[in-house]
Amino acid sequence: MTTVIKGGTIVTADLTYKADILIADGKIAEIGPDLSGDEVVDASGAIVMPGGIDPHTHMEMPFMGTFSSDDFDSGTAAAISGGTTMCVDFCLPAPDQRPMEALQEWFQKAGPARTDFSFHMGVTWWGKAFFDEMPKVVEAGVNTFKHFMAYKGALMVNDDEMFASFTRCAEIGAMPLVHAENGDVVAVLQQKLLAEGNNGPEAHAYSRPPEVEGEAVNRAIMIADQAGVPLYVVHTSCEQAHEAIRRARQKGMRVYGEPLIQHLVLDETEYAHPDWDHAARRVMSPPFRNKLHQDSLWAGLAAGSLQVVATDHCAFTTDQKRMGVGDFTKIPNGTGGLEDRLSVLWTYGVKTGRLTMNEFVAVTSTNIAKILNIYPKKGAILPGADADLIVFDPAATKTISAKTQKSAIDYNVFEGIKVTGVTAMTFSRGKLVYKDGDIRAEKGDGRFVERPANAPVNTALSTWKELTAPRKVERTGIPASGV
Ligand SMILES: NC(=O)NCCC(=O)O
Ligand SMILES: [Zn+2]
Ligand SMILES: [Zn+2]
Repeated sequence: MTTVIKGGTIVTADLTYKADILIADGKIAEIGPDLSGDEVVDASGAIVMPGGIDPHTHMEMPFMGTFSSDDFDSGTAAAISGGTTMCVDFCLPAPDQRPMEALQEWFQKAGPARTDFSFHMGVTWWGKAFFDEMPKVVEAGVNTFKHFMAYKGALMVNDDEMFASFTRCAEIGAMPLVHAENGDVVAVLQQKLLAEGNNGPEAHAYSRPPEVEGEAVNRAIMIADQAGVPLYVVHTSCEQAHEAIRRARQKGMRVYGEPLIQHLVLDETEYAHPDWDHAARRVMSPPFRNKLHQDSLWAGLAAGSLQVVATDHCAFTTDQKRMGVGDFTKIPNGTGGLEDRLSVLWTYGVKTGRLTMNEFVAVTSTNIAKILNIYPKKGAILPGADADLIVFDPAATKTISAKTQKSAIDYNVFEGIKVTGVTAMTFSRGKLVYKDGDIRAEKGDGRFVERPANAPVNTALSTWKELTAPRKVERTGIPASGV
């Protein structure tokens, strides 16, 4: 059976044009005028774009004494209703657990996924066994390794471990990711704030100032450069971090930055809210920043010094957040956003002129697919690509509300925001999985997407590093030792 999406305006990362799209066997078969198929989908007046890819989600994440409340069922239902057709989640081995064993666990968790999915492997501990298994992880289709420079005493890794792991990534053609905050300084600031009686959710933000993030990004960039490997900085939230990435890129270093939709739109005043629950629901790391930092992130997306907009979707209920009443360090860190990323970015980005439509597609899909080495299977409207497509109504409006969301939690950090630009239909590998509020994907429809190692950027960087590596100067007539 074939499907044709007719009459829409196709928007990709580099082109805007009117054409029909013929889908056969889950892939784009043809793009052109006046195509016909067994089934016809009317997209007139709408925009047809590549489905969103969220490179940063945490479904059912074991964290801070609990688990994030969206699992792969509710989380991916939220994703497709907002036009996201692929989620990249984090496999997090328990202390001393073999990465391959953890990967099997995460495959089990992802069983009910309704979108395609992939994993980053968390380097949650370090040792020979981890080092030895990294090539197996890559063979299994996972080409990225995440390092937490924060969460001291839990997920945090130290510089020597990071350098060893980054060097291993370079050898096996993988890419390290970093959560960049100076975990040692955060831990001390937390204790100082608590000792001074500062125990509310606002103290979470005081304990993680932008300087703490900027320092860690600079450090990670230096370590990646010495290891000769590209680097991806997750949830880049402030000018200090962006500045480090921008500077590195201008020096030719292969560094990518990922702002979150939450940081682009919500600011630090949320933590001053008189309602404890309101503030605690917005506790995440790094915390929301001020307007100047937001301007920096938007500018980075327009300038190309930041490449990706993600969500870090890690949803905790109000009850879970209340684990931190009286001690902000116990509030589970994380916010939702998966369902709303595209509409909120369209509203605050495209509608305001901060982003073109093509830049919107680049930062929500195409750039991500390229960086993660799955382009043009994903992130493209090209013959042969997976038919992961959205029919997006740029004129439709919606007021975001927890009452109508698919996510399992009881609130939404974007509550009450009126968005313009709404996903009307979502196709996953050619199947209509969402239409006008209705989820049509079955549990388990999602497939694992293998991401091969040795992306072009890895190859280019290792070639350059080899060419410019220190070399012994061969000399004749070396004088005798002076001793
Ligand atoms: N970001 C956050 O606060 N929670 C999710 C885990 C992480 O990415 O650090
Ligand atoms: Zn993080
Ligand atoms: Zn995260």
